[in-house]
Amino acid sequence: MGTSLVKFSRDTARDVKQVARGWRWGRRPQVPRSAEPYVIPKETSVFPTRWARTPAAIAVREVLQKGALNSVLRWEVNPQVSGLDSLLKLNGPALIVANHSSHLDTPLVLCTLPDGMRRKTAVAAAADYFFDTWWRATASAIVFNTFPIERRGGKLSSTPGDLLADGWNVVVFPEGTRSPDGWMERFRMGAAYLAVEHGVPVIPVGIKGSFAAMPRGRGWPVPGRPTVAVRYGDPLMPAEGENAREFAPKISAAVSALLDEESTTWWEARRRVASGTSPSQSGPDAARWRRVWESTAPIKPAASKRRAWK
Ligand SMILES: CCCCCCCCCCCCCCCC(=O)OC[C@@H](O)COP(=O)(O)O
Repeated sequence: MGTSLVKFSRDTARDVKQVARGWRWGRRPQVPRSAEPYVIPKETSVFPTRWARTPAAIAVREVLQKGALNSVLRWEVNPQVSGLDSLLKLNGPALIVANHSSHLDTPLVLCTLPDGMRRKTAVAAAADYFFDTWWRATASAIVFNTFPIERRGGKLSSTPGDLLADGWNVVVFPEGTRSPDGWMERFRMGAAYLAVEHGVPVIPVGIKGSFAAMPRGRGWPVPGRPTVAVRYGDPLMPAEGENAREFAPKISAAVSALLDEESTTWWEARRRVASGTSPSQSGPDAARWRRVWESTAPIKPAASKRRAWK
């Protein structure tokens, strides 16, 4: 009994001493004098691209796109474009929505659009990737008429809406990133949201072969002038009262159908759409090498001489 009381008081004394040692008696500030105040970082520095749509910039871009980009692209790859007649059904600005697996995709879309439409087309580009340095931002804005968008969620900027209202077509890659293996990935909601919000049609585009021609990690197309297919589809318009969540799957289905059409025929792809048996364009559930192997099957270039009559 006596010993436990002694032990108790000894323990208590030690505890009190320990607390006293840690006690801030003088109440001096705990922050070192060298510390600097914490400033909350600014949201994102928005790079202005309005200048890229002034008449002077448009004139420079025309020279760059027609004189350089188009020639270099067609020298390095063989773009095979189909479905351009679908664009005749437009009578105002549209969202041009394509699958994305290569840096070639933007030049391919721009260089296959009819000139009049190309001149009036802007491209939504990842802010973190294309707008990370001033020179990359300036170059992509002047050549491709890009404007920055945040791809990791967040608030959708007002730029695409303003551009559509100003009569610009806007290219969007709803996957948000280049496909790692050439197969189509999940589409995000942004494009559907813009179409619904601004009542503009979506032109679906299926691009096949750009992964094989210049996958992620390559800075220049592979040698051999590979054929790359760009297939435009009929405009899709959100139905009366339809919301983005309902409209979004129709956009990805349309791009999938175009890719299916590219690997089969128009007739077969149409029949599969009608019967709801369009194959998924997300590729086989297999090892990476097999997925890449299947997605990079060479595209047969169309016969150079098309004959209507045998
Ligand atoms: C033969 C010609 C070769 C020309 C190379 C052209 C360089 C392409 C510049 C395209 C500028 C616009 C691209 C907008 C689309 C976009 O922003 O997609 C994101 C990805 O891309 C990059 O992110 P990630 O795939 O995640 O690395």
